[in-house]
Amino acid sequence: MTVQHMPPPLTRASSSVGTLPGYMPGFGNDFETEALPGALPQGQNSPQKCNYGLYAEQLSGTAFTAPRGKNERTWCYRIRPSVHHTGRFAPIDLPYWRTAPNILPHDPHRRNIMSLGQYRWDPIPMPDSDADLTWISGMRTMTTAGDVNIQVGMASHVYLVTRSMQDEYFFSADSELLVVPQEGRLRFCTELGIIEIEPREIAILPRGLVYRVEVLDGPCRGFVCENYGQKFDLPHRGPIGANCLANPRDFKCPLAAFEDRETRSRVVIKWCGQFHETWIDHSPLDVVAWHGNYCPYKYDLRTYAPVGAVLFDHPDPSIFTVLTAPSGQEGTANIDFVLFRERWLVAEHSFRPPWYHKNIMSELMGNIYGVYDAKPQGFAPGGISLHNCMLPHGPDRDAFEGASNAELQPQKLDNTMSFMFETRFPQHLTEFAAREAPMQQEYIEVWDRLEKKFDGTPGVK
Ligand SMILES: O=C(O)Cc1cc(O)ccc1O
Ligand SMILES: [Fe+2]
Repeated sequence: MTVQHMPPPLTRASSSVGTLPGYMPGFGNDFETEALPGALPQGQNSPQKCNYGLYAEQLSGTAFTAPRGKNERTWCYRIRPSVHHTGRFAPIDLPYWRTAPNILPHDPHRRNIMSLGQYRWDPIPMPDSDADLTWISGMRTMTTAGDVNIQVGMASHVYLVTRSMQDEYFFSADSELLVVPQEGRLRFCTELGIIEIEPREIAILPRGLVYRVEVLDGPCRGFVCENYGQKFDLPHRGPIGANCLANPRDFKCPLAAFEDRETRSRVVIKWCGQFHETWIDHSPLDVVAWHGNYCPYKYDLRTYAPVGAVLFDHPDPSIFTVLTAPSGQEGTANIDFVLFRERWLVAEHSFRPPWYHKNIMSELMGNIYGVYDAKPQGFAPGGISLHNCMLPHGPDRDAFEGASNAELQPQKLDNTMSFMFETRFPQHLTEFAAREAPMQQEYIEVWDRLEKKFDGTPGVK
């Protein structure tokens, strides 16, 4: 067998909008794209014989009977049907990629190790460039919530990737993946086309989609939110109206691209938290044309138009929601993906940073770059914090004193991009998060120096 180090480029659809890889704009549109002319049937989904000898296959992302507007499926016209892209599955072990339920035993005798608390981690160190870490072996789960078996909840991960997958492919039957790069550039060669992302962009990879991940510029580090539940959607804007926040046209889905490559290849599947491998003799990225609304996409976080306080007070952070994955209970997300980016602060006679609070939802935050206003120190780019269900948190002492005494001029909050994965389910630490990742043991001391100012006498202190 010859080992191919650099797979030949995928054959791509011609792009009318710019240079390759090409994308189509829109969120949840009914897209259509073909990498060879005439590969896409017109007027029907399942012709008796497809052009080019292709097989027609449907990929269903929602139940067949999901209501119109929520129903998602894509028709693929491919060299071989997917049944040829898996063989017999054999279980494999990926101890760092955990799945809910994954609840560490409660051990009251080992205080300081797993005691309940507000947590923060320094950035997980970047891997050496000679470390052998792929998208699969480099995934490090920090938290899990809910239960994959009932398609409820989520997991948060940090990925460390140094090496492209070669003749190796992956798909998750468990989840949709939201990818938030923090260092390095990645290319996702998927069944439905190619997506390249770098820090300040995100990608969404739907459940069931087969792909290979290549390093464009490494080593790479970033965050992943694994969504076991209903797909991410755009939030309703309510009284905000028809514009701002994330606008649909800024989402980009790839043009069709395929490989006709006969090499021995490994396909890894994640299924109910188990990993299995299977071996095939060709590339599974063989979709020549497709149409539908179930597809991967990317989004540039710099196109997010934040809306906020223009006179006084601090709205709830839900005002910064980019994407929301509903849970079935109205207004109560399985996951909200929330973005804290550059913006103007103009509120009068107001405390401008996040207020102190306790929240029924569980908040995992990551810093992409810069400084987060509630935590001027200690929450570094690449760092993570976790404020779980009903655990109190808020600005550290310096942020509180600074913001309480600041002269309230219009102020540009610059050089800042952090995000939150907020879920209605409590997030449980993995062994890795509790024992291997660089947890800041002193984190809760950031609130120690907050003074009691109350002395029973009226007036502003
Ligand atoms: O905890 C955090 O820093 C996130 C957050 C930000 C904000 O502006 C209001 C509430 C909130 O939870
Ligand atoms: Fe919070």
